[in-house]
Amino acid sequence: MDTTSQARIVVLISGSGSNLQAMIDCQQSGELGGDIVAVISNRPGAKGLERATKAGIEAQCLDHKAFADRESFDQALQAQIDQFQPDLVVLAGFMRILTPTFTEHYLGRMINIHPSLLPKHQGLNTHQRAIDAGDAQHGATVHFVTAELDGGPGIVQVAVDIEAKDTSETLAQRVQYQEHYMFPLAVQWFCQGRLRLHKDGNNHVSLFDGEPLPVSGRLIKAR
Ligand SMILES: Nc1nc2c(c(=O)[nH]1)N[C@@H](CN(C=O)c1ccc(C(=O)N[C@@H](CCC(=O)O)C(=O)O)cc1)CN2
Ligand SMILES: NCC(=O)N[C@@H]1O[C@H](COP(=O)([O-])[O-])[C@@H](O)[C@H]1O
Repeated sequence: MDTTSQARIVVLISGSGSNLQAMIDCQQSGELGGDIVAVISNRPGAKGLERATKAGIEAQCLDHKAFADRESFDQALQAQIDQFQPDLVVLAGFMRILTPTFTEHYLGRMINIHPSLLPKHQGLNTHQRAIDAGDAQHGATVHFVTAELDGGPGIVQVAVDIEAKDTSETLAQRVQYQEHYMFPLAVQWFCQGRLRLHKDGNNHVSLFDGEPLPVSGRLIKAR
């Protein structure tokens, strides 16, 4: 990304693409600071592909089921992504575990949104797990992607209170409302060049050229 052009962003999805839509809306309002140049889904028929097409963005599918193993899928996916020469790869509800070769290739320029207050509830089915655990709060985390599933350096978090009558569906709805505010913010920070991964042992991220901080130090206020 040179100083004159906008950051080139490739977004990976697997489903509805509501987070993708939040980023598209932010870009169309001129606030994203980057240009979503392509959307790639591992699942055919993902609604997010329709959202991209409607916004005039290149929308492609690479069906992981068409590959013999994870490595060959990731190899093909990397080649497809690199055709667009991205400055940033965004995982927006992308539901495949990526191999170490792939995550190393994009280290420091690939981010993910995970629906929990990491390091709590890595993996899947996080909303029900938070309810079952009796957590007072739940939320979402944006983090750099590394080989360690949902273990990459945290960038920013947003929290919501878990209410007594909450089901996983009602909780997911409130968390997603906050995701749609927080994820574009994190992308903006990256595009502004104000987000840096310290590729050293401390697994920390520096923001706004400040001191590296663990993600617990960067909880934004829910809207
Ligand atoms: N190496 C990494 N890969 C991925 C990361 C990561 O941090 N490191 N983040 C995930 C996103 N994610 C949670 O935020 C996540 C996605 C998928 C899975 C998972 O178990 N996937 C299964 C298939 C599930 C399905 O198809 O419904 C699988 O890949 O076998 C866990 C966590 C993206 N990848
Ligand atoms: N482990 C990854 C994961 O579960 N990600 C979650 O998938 C949803 C995708 O929704 P969307 O397709 O409407 O953006 C989002 O809520 C995101 O936090």
